[in-house]
Amino acid sequence: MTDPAIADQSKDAAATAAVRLVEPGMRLGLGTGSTAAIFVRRLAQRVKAEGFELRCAATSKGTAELAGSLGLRVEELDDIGWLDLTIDGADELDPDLNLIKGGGAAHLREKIVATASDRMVVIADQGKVVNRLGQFHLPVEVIPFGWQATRQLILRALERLDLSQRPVLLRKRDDQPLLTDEGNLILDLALEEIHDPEALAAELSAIAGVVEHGLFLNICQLAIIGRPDGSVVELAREDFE
Ligand SMILES: O=C[C@H](O)[C@H](O)[C@H](O)COP(=O)(O)O
Repeated sequence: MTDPAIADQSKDAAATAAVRLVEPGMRLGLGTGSTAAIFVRRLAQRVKAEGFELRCAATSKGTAELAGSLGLRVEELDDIGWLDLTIDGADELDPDLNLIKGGGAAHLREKIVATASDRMVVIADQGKVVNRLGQFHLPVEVIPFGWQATRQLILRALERLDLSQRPVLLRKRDDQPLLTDEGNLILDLALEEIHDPEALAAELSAIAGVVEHGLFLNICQLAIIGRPDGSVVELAREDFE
């Protein structure tokens, strides 16, 4: 079916392949972003055509609204309890299936949903695959209270890792600070190359004002990479069933 909202062939190929992983009755996590939105549209088409039941938890208000408007049953994660599968996009992924996420400022809820799932599958176009994470900026969600002190602590943590970039407060087009769905701020780190993602993740997580960073390490089990010709390539971890 032609849908004007699904214009990107690579993303659509990945999203369409991921829809085939969904089984009737599943408890499903829905990601955020343009690729996840295509997945939601393709999923809704399949559910409408086949008429089966699903229980969905969304990773953002935007995704919840889209899924609900397309007739999918969206519930609070706590009402569902645990999820069988989460399908989400990514900003970058490396050969070990470690990710940078949060380009749409949704990584906090995305990480909560992904880690409350038996399996997490990433869908992405091939431009997202990198040898080493870091070319895409790394978002760090911080509490508004004392955020400038938190920024200082992040800067010191980066210096300990020989990363000297200054965290930048993410702003909207009107120059006001962007607030996440949880009412927090985002500090963006333009790092270029992250040589030790585990060390960086540990440093960031140890700072009191940091709510969550966009490094998703050892969370994703399968990546479905879409190509412009409509084909897909799968990268799987050994523990993917
Ligand atoms: O916060 C946003 C999410 O992490 C997205 O999944 C990520 O930014 C990828 O989005 P897109 O599919 O639009 O590139």
